[in-house]
Amino acid sequence: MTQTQEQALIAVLGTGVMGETALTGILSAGWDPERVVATARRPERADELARTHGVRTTHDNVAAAAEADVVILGVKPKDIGALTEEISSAVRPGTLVLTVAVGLSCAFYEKRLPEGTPFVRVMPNTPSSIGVGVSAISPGVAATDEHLELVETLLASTGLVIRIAEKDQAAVAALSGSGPAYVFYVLDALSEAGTLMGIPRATAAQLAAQTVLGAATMVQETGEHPAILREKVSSPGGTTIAGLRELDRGGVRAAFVDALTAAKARAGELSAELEADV
Ligand SMILES: NC(=O)C1=CN([C@@H]2O[C@H](COP(=O)(O)OP(=O)(O)OC[C@H]3O[C@@H](n4cnc5c(N)ncnc54)[C@H](OP(=O)(O)O)[C@@H]3O)[C@@H](O)[C@H]2O)C=CC1
Ligand SMILES: O=C(O)[C@@H]1CCC=N1
Repeated sequence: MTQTQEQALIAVLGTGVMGETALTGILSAGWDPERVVATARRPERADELARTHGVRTTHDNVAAAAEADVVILGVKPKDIGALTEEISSAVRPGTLVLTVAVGLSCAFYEKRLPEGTPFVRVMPNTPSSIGVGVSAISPGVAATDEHLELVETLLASTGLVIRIAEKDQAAVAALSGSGPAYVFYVLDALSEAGTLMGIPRATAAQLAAQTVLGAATMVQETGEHPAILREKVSSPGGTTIAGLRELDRGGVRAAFVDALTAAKARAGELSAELEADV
């Protein structure tokens, strides 16, 4: 972290699930809590954030944006337009603005922020809150390599940070942004199947979670394609191949493709609904 970065004042505007995840990551990266301000609409939420993280809190988005060197927009897509317009006149030249919202383009924000404002889109996921997430970042027109490096530094302790082209943001949101929900769905199904077969409920959940963790770790550590690793589990004439046949019969692979396609399409719909006038 450079001296300038250490001194940067960061404002998280709208500190819900993802705003708090960003906040946690920034503090784990070593930021001084006194250099971080979080906004919340409800006083009890502000108190909770102050108590948990030791940061300053306020309900005043404009005041927080005015003093910040980095502004992180953490609200839902439907609230982004109003929030961006609310803070626009308070954003100082050179302030880096980030969003974690799905769907909306850099151009949408750039139109509402002062001309030349460096802007970066970030698509994180919930495992970022425990340091094993992945965030995909894409720069707007005025964001430089230095801005992207600052974002990488800010998010370093939330997990992997990768740079992607903005055109891929919706697909990435469908894969890694929503992905934890699909994996939780699979874990729930595996646990339920184990329970049905008589394994104690807690043990079934533990077996399922450790199996998913182990399989994902194997992909990362061996660098092998999941299809190859899947084959290595599937002995000819054995038990696994009998199970996989049922997944194919149930159309599970196609259902995953459909799920991601639907999630990506929904990002497109949100963009069309909210960006009608850009
Ligand atoms: N959840 C996820 O897995 C992911 C979410 N995202 C994106 O993150 C963004 C936030 O989602 P998420 O964290 O799940 O949603 P949350 O509802 O948890 O967080 C949004 C927060 O913004 C607050 N808020 C709304 N308007 C204002 C305002 N004007 N001033 C101050 N605070 C405000 C809400 O307050 P209140 O509590 O009072 O309603 C709430 O705490 C979305 O744009 C989403 O697309 C991206 C990747 C993954
Ligand atoms: O469901 C959503 O809209 C958000 C975006 C990606 C994950 N959650």
